[in-house]
Amino acid sequence: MTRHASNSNTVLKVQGLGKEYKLYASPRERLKALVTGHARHRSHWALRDVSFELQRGQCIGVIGDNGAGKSSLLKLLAGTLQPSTGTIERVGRITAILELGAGFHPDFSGRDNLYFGGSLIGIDHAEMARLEPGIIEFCELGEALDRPVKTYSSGMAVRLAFALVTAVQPDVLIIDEALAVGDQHFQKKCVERIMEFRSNGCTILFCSHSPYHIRHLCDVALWLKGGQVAQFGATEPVLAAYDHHTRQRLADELPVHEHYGQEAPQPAPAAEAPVAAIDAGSACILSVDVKDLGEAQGERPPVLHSNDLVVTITARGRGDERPNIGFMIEQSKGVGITSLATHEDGAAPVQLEDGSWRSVLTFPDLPLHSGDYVISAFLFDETGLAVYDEWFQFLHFSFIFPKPLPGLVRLPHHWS
Ligand SMILES: Nc1ncnc2c1ncn2[C@@H]1O[C@H](COP(=O)(O)OP(=O)(O)OP(=O)(O)O)[C@@H](O)[C@H]1O
Repeated sequence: MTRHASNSNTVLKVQGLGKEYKLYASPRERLKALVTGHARHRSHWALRDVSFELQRGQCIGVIGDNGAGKSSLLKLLAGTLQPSTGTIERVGRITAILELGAGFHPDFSGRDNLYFGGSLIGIDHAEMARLEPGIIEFCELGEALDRPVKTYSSGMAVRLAFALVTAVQPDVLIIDEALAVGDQHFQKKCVERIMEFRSNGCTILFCSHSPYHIRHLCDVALWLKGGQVAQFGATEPVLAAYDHHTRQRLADELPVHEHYGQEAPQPAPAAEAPVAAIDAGSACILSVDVKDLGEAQGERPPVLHSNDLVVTITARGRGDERPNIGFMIEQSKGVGITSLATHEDGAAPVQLEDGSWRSVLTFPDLPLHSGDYVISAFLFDETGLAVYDEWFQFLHFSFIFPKPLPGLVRLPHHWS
């Protein structure tokens, strides 16, 4: 049931929302149920008793494990699914960026699809004629706009869809993982448009597997667990609780000896060539050098011959923009130790004479115990919201601490 929210500042009020999916043993069973009216199904509640309220201008991040009910919630709020129980009260225009491009007609041209798709989201012919130049400029499809959409790559369809659904600023914008689509140039444009809506007071609901994006975009977060609200409130405490839950779940999946950094000796993985998801000519990581690694002696994995870990990361940026650089270190088997980024630390890469960017990250007196470690490097845009490039787990190394003690790190401490 959909009503209009009463309080002038409340744009969305969800009460006791539930969604039941009926699961049939076969399509035949489903048909039989439709014809005979007998409920021959198993019932699966994807959401149960979900309640929360959003104020104008708030940005909410929805997090949760796979299958927790995030997409179902977003579809209910967007009105593309009907609730089984509960109410949704909303104010003004709601735009949803879900399954981008799914609603296009494959035989129509991109331009015709703007009018066709626009009519589905409440933009009439006259308004679309006014909006068309802006949409065309944003999606940068050029002549392809007059070709049938079935000839488009998925990236092109996504560009058209995003440009269309965000052509008019809504009161509430619902986004399902949309920041993960498209090439880096377009990703950046999407982030900028979303941020612009946000600063104009648009309420944003944003579903993501990335706590990173949620932390940077959202004032409040909703953690869904098994279809129910596990926590709702200020972003940081909710993310912290979710992080704790995720770590516990991962720890439960790992054999006991790995909890303590004492894994059995493994054949050392060779340092892999970086896999960079980038377009030629665009921003990318150029090199990552670790000082005093014993690669020359043929050690596998190379051993760090220093008490300090000093990493130099060099990257190519985009245009005049000052990018940000990130770094992560984990135990070889993927137990995270720390992750950092220049923008998180109020630092910035330095520009070199040839226009590239460089950061040198130093961990003095590396406080780790002996073990095998793996590092990753990241390149972000100026805001830290778009990821331009990543060299994920690309370099393994061993570190030998002279005093063999159990545990993972040496924490700063004192005795009294
Ligand atoms: N059309 C459907 N019919 C039956 N069950 C469904 C349907 N859509 C989703 N489900 C089930 O409902 C639960 C919630 O699914 P949903 O897609 O909302 O979760 P999610 O949190 O978005 O997951 P993910 O992060 O993997 O996308 C899951 O158990 C899923 O299998």
